[in-house]
Amino acid sequence: MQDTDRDLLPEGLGDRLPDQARVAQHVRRVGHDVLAGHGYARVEPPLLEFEKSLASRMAGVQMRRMFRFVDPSSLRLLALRSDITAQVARMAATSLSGAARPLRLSYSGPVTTIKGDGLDPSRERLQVGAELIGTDTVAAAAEIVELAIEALSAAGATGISVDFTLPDLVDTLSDGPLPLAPGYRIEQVREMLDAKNAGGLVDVGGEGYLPLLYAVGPFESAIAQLEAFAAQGALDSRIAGLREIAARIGAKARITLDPSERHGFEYQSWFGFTIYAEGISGSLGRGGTYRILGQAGEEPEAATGFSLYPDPLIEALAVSSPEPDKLFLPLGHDPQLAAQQRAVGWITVAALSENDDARALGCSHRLEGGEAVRL
Ligand SMILES: N[C@@H](Cc1c[nH]c[nH+]1)C(=O)O
Repeated sequence: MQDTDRDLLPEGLGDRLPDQARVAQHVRRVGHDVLAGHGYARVEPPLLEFEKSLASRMAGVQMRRMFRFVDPSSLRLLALRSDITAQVARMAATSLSGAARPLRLSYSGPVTTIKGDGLDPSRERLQVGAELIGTDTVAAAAEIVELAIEALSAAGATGISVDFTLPDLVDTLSDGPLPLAPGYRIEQVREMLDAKNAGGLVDVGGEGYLPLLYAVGPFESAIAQLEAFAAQGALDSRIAGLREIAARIGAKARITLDPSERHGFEYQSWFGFTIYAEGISGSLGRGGTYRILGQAGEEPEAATGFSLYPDPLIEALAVSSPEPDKLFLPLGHDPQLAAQQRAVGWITVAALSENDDARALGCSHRLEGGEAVRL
């Protein structure tokens, strides 16, 4: 019987071929250059760790999205990381608990989930991000949003837009000025807000929340709507915070507001954002403020951060960016001359036999008498 499955990859997993791998490496490198330039020190957590440590640092992390299995060696449950932020939080709370705050850390690497997200079937994605630990102020949030924009534009994204949200908005309102009548559940109100279902919202007792459905769209008009709705003051500091962050971003990105958007915000607190670029369908990243839980009895630590998921950008750039020039080194070339060419930036491809064809091997130039001559 023929084994037709032998070389298939599981659904949602794929190879990066040379063009994609080259662009992915570039995106990762320029991303890290930007983050390092702003004082974010790179850390490299492992691909997998004990399930418990990935799940226990932030309220809301969903274990059921992660690949999990028993470690044959410790017989304990391990999980493949689905979000490096949780690992950075663990480091901040343990090995780096004594480091000065605010602590600026950056990271990148693959993350996996059992199921793709919405329309995107991928189960492995590159994550590149930064966490600012010890603070979740407006100043911290503004630094993080600006950094996400800068890293993404350095990577080659254009026409960047940022959608702000207030992840804990419904909790704040239901605990304060907009309590639900007995018999109604806040979870249902959230679901109707997610579905942007006005009729449903009224049916589940969330009539008071209706204005949130309309405080959506370009930042200035949407925030004015939110302001009008929140006249009783419960949202004053949040609204002022959003305005300040928007002012810091200025013309660097188009800003929109969707105050009750929750998709993908598992653990973010008062502030969240999603980032997009022109010509790329779906979002390229997300971030916001959150709390890192410590040992029992310890106060949680405030933090702010972002994660980019640049795969769709990598795909687009791989199609449009030309291969770099390459210098063919014919048989019998002087290795010293070749080394000099590499030292000034050339990529060289050395012939191994008379049959090697410079053009077919993607070379643009050929080394002749110490000179790079265009083919
Ligand atoms: N890790 C989060 C984004 C984030 C980073 N820091 C805070 N929030 C995500 O991927 O959705």
